[in-house]
Amino acid sequence: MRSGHLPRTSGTVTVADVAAFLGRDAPAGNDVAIRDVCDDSRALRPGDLYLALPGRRHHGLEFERDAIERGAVAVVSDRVADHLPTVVVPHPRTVAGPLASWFHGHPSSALEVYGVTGTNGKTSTTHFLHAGLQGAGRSPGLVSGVAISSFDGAAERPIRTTPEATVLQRTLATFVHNGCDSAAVEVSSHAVVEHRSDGLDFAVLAFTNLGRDHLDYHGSMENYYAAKASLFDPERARAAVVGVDDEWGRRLAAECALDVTTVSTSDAAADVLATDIDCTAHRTSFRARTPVGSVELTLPVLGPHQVSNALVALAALVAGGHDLDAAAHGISSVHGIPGRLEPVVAGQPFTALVDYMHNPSGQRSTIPYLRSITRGRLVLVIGATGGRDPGKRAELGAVAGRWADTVIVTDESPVDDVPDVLRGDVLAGARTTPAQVIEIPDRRAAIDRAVRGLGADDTVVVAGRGSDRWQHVGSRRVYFDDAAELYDAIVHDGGAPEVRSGRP
Ligand SMILES: CC(=O)N[C@H]1[C@@H](OP(=O)(O)OP(=O)(O)OC[C@H]2O[C@@H](n3ccc(=O)[nH]c3=O)[C@H](O)[C@@H]2O)O[C@H](CO)[C@@H](O)[C@@H]1O[C@H](C)C(=O)N[C@@H](C)C(=O)N[C@H](CCC(=O)O)C(=O)O
Ligand SMILES: Nc1ncnc2c1ncn2[C@@H]1O[C@H](COP(=O)(O)OP(=O)(O)OP(=O)(O)O)[C@@H](O)[C@H]1O
Repeated sequence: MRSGHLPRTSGTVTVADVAAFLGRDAPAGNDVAIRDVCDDSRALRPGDLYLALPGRRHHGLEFERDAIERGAVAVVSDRVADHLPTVVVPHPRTVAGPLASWFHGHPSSALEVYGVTGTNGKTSTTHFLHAGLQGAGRSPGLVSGVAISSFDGAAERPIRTTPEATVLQRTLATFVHNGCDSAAVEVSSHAVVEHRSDGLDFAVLAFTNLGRDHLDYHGSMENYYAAKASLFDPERARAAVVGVDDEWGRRLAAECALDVTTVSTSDAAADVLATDIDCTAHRTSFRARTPVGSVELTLPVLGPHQVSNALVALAALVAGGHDLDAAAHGISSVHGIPGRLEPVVAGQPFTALVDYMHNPSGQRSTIPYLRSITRGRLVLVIGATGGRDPGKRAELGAVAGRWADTVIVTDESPVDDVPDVLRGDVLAGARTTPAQVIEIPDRRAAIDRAVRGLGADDTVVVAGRGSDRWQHVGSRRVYFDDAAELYDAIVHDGGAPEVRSGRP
């Protein structure tokens, strides 16, 4: 449902207004005013409307008592609550986005919203877009998997890649309130299927690429593609930018009903093309040829995949009508992106990086580059997160072992899976390669081992978690920051502690 055309009538919203908006009967007690819309009893505040959603493990109505104790005044759900006045709708999740958008005055219509989806590169591209919008003189907000922030820099760490619809709409409303005029928003495929992105009006939607991931959730690549492709609808966006360096992007560009700008690092027929690509151990540069001219970019981030991501961001900004040179200048001024080939500097002679590669296509774009900048030994610390597509685990090991000298297989976040099984699957793949393969379950011990004895020409990469600060072990959450741990391991191994990277 496109949200911009359903005006809210008054400043105060009552239960009756909500029922009218949803086209449903108003319950008794319908003149109560609503403070906000919230879909989690644990986050409710007095005066809130509780959107009680059916889930995989629970139905939100199981938490009605909690909701009442926290001050909820009414419920929207698919059946009548025991105590609170209820507006009944057949599919509450599908109304979450439009309802929250309407409640908050359609914030995405007041902002120029750039959405980014794809298997890999969403976070990076979203950060490039944010920087590019600033370069173009705009005041953007940012909703990415690593940070949610207004243009003033105040940031919070998100719980997931794309927040629930009610949180997302509230966040955009806060952006409007704080003076933002635009936003860069990361959109996961889960968010699309779970209707978190419903009710958003996108100025431009960007697709980076598609590769094997999340098949535990989507079931097949075809379903995974369909989830992403369903976003690219004239009801949701005004224009599209599509990376066409894989078959899925080429298909989307052909099938999409929006105005499409195609983007490539190799196909001269694409609308926007990167040439003169140069990826060193310290920076990344390329020339972008676009329909409105050419421009050179030098980025303070590492790896050829960032060329694709920056190019998609640049193409989206051009599609949005921004000046090419200003957008390129902004993108080139991006601060490092946390956990994306992020250098850790502790005075050591070798290169040490933390990266979020967690699927084979991400590895294939990243590890050959790491090999190319490493004259000596390439040591990779890898693992597999639990609760995710088991079919990719052996391939993770095999791709790592194909390029690295040493692969250390350790635990990431096992969640509810058995750590030995997760490691066993990754090890099975790694052991099909000529690399030295070492199993060290404890992640801290694995990182300590990885840095031991490295010299000036060597590179160590701690992969798989990026800037995530928490390991999930069963229902326990354990604080573990890969960059800080890598820093400490280097120092303990003899690096010079007086030179410290920004983050740890
Ligand atoms: C698949 C999916 O989107 N699941 C989300 C969904 O879970 P669910 O429907 O099973 O919820 P449930 O636990 O059964 O609870 C039902 C309802 O009761 C509510 N509840 C529950 C407990 C309580 O005490 N009070 C309460 O109100 C919940 O808020 C929920 O609305 O609703 C929950 C509450 O909002 C989410 O936490 C949960 O995301 C889980 C944590 C998740 O792991 N999602 C992953 C798959 C995900 O979305 N990942 C993508 C990124 C992927 C990537 O790019 O790598 C993302 O966008 O983050
Ligand atoms: N354009 C790309 N092509 C292939 N791999 C990429 C690309 N961009 C990033 N990667 C790899 O994917 C990892 C994650 O990058 P990024 O966080 O930007 O993507 P993402 O789509 O947001 O990931 P996720 O949705 O899983 O959070 C990087 O650390 C890198 O290894």
